[in-house]
Amino acid sequence: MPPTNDPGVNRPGATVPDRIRNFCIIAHIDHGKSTLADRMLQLTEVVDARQMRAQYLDRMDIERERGITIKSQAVRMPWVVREGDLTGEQFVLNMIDTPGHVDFTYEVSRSLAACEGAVLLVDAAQGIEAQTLANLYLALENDMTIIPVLNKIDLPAAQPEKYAEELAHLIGCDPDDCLRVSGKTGAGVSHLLDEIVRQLPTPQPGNDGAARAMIFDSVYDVYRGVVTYVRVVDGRLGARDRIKMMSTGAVHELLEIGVISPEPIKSDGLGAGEVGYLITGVKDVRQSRVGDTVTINARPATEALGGYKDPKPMVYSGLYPIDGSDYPLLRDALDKLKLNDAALVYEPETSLALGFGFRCGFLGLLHLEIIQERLEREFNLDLISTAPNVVYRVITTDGTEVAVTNPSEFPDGKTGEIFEPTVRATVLTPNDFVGAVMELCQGRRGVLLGMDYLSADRVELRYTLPLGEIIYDFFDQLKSRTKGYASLDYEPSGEQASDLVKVDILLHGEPVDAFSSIVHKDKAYNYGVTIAGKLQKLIPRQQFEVPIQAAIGSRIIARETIRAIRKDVLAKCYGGDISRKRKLLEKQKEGKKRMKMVGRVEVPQEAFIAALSTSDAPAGDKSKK
Ligand SMILES: Nc1nc2c(ncn2[C@@H]2O[C@H](COP(=O)(O)OP(=O)(O)OP(=O)(O)O)[C@@H](O)[C@H]2O)c(=O)[nH]1
Repeated sequence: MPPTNDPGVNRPGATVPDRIRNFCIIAHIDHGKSTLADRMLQLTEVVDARQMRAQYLDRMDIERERGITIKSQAVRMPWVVREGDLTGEQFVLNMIDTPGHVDFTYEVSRSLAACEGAVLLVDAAQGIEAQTLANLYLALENDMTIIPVLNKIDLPAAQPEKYAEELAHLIGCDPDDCLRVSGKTGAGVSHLLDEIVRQLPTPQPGNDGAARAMIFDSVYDVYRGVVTYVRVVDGRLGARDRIKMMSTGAVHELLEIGVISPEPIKSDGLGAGEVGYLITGVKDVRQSRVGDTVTINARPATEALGGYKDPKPMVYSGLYPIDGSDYPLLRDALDKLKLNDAALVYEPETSLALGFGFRCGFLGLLHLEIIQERLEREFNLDLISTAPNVVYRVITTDGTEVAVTNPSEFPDGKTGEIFEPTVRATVLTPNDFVGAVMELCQGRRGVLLGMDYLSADRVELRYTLPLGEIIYDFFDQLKSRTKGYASLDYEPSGEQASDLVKVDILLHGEPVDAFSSIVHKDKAYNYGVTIAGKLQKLIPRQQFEVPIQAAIGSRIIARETIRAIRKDVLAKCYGGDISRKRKLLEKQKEGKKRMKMVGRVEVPQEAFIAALSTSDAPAGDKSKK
């Protein structure tokens, strides 16, 4: 134990709990969390100006390129209070950066469980948005102390007074209690750090001293194996302890323990209230499960920590290697990604059209795109993903119950009742677009639950919607109909019985299981016509004529035809420049690599997702959501 007059602020593992403040920053997407986190790293001198780069904590390339935070990160920052009664006192601030996109709410919920308080960040030029509310509710459910903060006050369009009123009204505080900062210029950030020390409760370890730490993140590192991020709640984990995972009872040797500041710093342990990492040499990703409780084998705690919400996949899609021999590589890659991602689930499946692959469960479409991109980029795999779908519960005519995660498993002709998952969606929109939003939601079989004015020009609409209706392009449609002003958040809200049918797509007379889709009966005809039309544009001409048909059971509901002839890429290339011709031919060859033979027909990768998104925009649109 450290001496009581030494708070151990500079000695990770020996810091007394009342010198520790654990917080996270929660906000709507783009309201500036990562930028604010950067300023905090600089002000606390954890990163010096020379090393500083934008969005320091977003380590993955894909995060930087898309400008979004996918994984939470925890950083330890020493802070000496600059103003007020505690001036000159030293503290340790553990900051956990959280992602903001709807798909990643589970990451937020995990991070929250590791903190006592949250900085609720609101863009002073935008005001409260749907995820501001969703995150706030999550934080309140966790009994966290909230510090309301308006960000981007440097912007000419900022209206801090107006939005302070809104924010104060929402959380029931005084508008003057809302702090004002600019993550960009750094204005107000030092005051915010002081207020974090002042307002947030200190960690409260239990009395009996048995060690308990919650795993809130787990990453696979090629060189070090599994790196597990924990928040120690009670007791202490020592560097020489053997630790035990409470859910499985598995015991591991600790190879290393320490804190991140912002690079890993080894320590001789982690005390109550501290946040840090463990390395155990575990290679199997499933042995270090997020949400699990770590204790010491020699003196184990009797009860695991609760309060963790297991992420549940909402959207399923098949992933297939374009080259069938890559199948084992794909399996290994999924095993590795699974460690980073408690929400990713997968099981092997076979498709007549695509061969061996995996049916994977994701939190949402962005999550799917990110996993697919990581598989391709980090593991060098060429993949085809089938159209995403939700899970249906089907009661067949003989009374058995089937969970359909793949439309091709839909028990055609034997269905009794069919249930589809629904969500409770909250849309925040300026007054002018209420009509457009309602039209969109009704078109997607939405049922209006209620409508409230948050202020004179901002409306909150609450709908129950079938999840299957919003997974493709709902968000894009919402944005385009409201000029980008509306925001959306949703949470699962059970299921409903619906009149659903399976629409099959036949290429050259053969059904392509990867294109099958389950849709509402009233929409089946339109759906069939649209898909057939889209595939006709997406699939290049072949050496022979290819009919595309949409069918419900044996009934054909739509037909298009792709005329024969190879596309002549040289048609427009007059004259004799051979190098240009070669380039064009090579480009065509390149394109062919991304094709999949389906029966006798070559189908490009894009067709598998793009055809099934109901908008005209490609579903693989990589734009930020
Ligand atoms: N003018 C101004 N711009 C800011 C400020 N803070 C952030 N921005 C800009 O706002 C945009 C979003 O900032 P981020 O820090 O990436 O937002 P985020 O909330 O972390 O976004 P996600 O990680 O995707 O959830 C970036 O273009 C920033 O440059 C600020 O205080 N003033």
